[in-house]
This record gives sequence, C-alpha cells and structure tokens, in this order.
Amino acid sequence: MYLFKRKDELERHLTTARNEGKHIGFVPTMGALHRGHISLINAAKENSDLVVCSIFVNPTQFNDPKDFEKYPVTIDQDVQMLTEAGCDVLFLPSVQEMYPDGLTAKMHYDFGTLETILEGAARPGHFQGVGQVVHQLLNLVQPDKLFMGQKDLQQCLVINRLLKIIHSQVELVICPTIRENDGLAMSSRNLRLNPAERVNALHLYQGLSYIKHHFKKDSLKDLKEKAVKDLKDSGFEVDYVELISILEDGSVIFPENAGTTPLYAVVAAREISSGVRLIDNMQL
Ligand SMILES: Nc1ncnc2c1ncn2[C@@H]1O[C@H](COP(=O)(O)OP(=O)(O)OP(=O)(O)O)[C@@H](O)[C@H]1O
Ligand SMILES: CC(C)(CO)[C@@H](O)C(=O)[O-]
Ligand code: BAL
Repeated sequence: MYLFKRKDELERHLTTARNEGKHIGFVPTMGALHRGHISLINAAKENSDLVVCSIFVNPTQFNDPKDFEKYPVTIDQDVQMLTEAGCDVLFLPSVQEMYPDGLTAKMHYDFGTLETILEGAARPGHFQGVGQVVHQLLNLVQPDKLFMGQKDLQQCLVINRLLKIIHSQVELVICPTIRENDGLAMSSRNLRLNPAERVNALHLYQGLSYIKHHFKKDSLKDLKEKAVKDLKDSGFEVDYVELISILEDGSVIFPENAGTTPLYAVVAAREISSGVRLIDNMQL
C-alpha cells in the first residue's frame, strides 16, 4: 500500500493511475478503523480498480472540542488493517496540509433543512465542516465512486446534496451498517467506552429494534417516548429518537405529520458516564 501525507504526492500518483484507465474508489475516514470501515474498503475493491482511503480527523466538523481532543487515534493498527484488506493508497494528511490558510470556511454550502434537523440541530456547523473537507478530498482524489456507511445516514444525504451543489459526477455508494455480535453499531467512538459502558451502549440498538418490531401496531409518539424513557433511565442524555422518511430529492420528513409510512428509526444519545455520544439508525 502506498502512503502519502502530501497532496501533491497523492495527486501525482492518482493522475498516473487515471491515465492508465483505472477507476478509482474512495473511502474517506477519520481513522481508528474497525470492520465497518473495512466493509467499505471491500465494497470499493469490488467496484473499482484502485482503492484510496483517507484518514483525517477533521477539526472543522467537531462542534464539541472535547469530542475532538478525545477522538481515538490508532494509526499503526489502521495501516495494518488497510494493508491486509488490500487498500492501494492511504492518504494521511496533517491539519496544516489540509488547511494551510487556517480553519475558517471559505464557502458556505446550502444543505437546506438537513442542517437544521437531527444531527444538523444537535451539532451546529458539523455538516459545513464535513462539506468543507469532503469537497477538498474529492477535488484531490477525483474518484469515480465514493463509499460511505449507512450508520451516518444524514451524512450520506448531505454528501448526496454536496455532489449536486458542486456538479460532481461521482457516484455515492451507501454501504450497510456493520454491527458487533450483540447488535451495537461499530463506531470508532466505541473505543472510548469501558466494559460496563460498552454493555450500556446496546440500549441504542435495543430501542431501534423495539421500534422496528412495533411500529405497525403502536403509535409513533408512544414508541418514541418509550425509547427516550428507556435511554434516559439507562444513563443517557438523548438528543433525539425519531422516525423519518426520505423523499426522492433527499429531504427528510417526519411521517406522523405527513401521513407517510416511516422508513427509518434514528437515534443519537450521549452515554453520561463516558461522555461518548453515539448515533445509530435502522430501516423499518
Ligand atoms: N458500523 C459501520 N458500518 C459501516 N460503515 C461505517 C460504520 N461505522 C462507520 N462507517 C462509515 O465509515 C466512514 C468513516 O466514518 P468514521 O471514520 O467517522 O467512523 P465512525 O466509526 O463512524 O466514527 P464515529 O462513529 O466515532 O464518528 C463513514 O462513511 C461512516 O459512515
Ligand atoms: C466523511 C468524513 C471522513 C469527513 O471527515 C467523516 O465525517 C466520517 O468519517 O464520516
Ligand atoms: N462519523 C461521522 C463523523 C463525526 O461524527 O464527526
């Protein structure tokens, strides 16, 4: 696997590959890799000639400084996992390399209501930071396909919109959420949980599973209230539990108001003893 820390080195390597007719698959990450990330690498391998992964803990998308400071970093293990998975290129830039002129955004993206609901509401500025870094990474890598995980469902919708805003031809491939054996969605932030907190984190999955199995019988309001109560009783601060549908244009609606069947249950909650905020979602 090639490892590049500089943009010019990466661009030179990828220009040669592109000139050889290779189709490029791209997997952007923030590192502390797990099997969820490797599933994206595998999907990229199956659907492209050359797979590029980036690892960059992007400061501009963190609305909570503590979350940024404590974000897990496991570079040596990440390199080993990517090598074993057959990734071709790893891009590992520094903050200075990505933001030589400082962290202030030069552009504002119009993500519409995606920025004012759910993750957008709970993490002000987060999606502008994601847009800022993904736009730059796409310009550098110029992939044919971009692979992202359904675990970050709203992020997928934002990136879909970003691709339209920047008139990009890149195809976004959304890959299923990989879970631990007990159902917990794999997440880099899980590394910050001690064994008791790790067990407690399962309440997110259990809440979603309950909703999935009862949403045809019970009222949506009752289901949400039950899930919120269970999380609160188990030591979580709940940002939201919602049932949503996604329209063809990529916008999100809340079916109890619109009279449409919900498609996904989504949850975000902070485990109070660890301070770790987790998200998850489940197709209904
Ligand atoms: N369990 C998972 N299954 C499939 N894809 C995943 C999973 N977890 C993360 N991804 C995807 O991997 C890509 C990189 O995500 P990222 O590096 O932020 O990992 P993460 O585990 O989501 O971290 P965190 O949850 O702590 O933000 C994103 O497209 C994300 O949706
Ligand atoms: C897409 C991304 C790599 C941008 O920093 C990040 O938000 C992530 O890992 O999901
Ligand atoms: N996994 C999405 C990136 C973030 O939480 O900042």
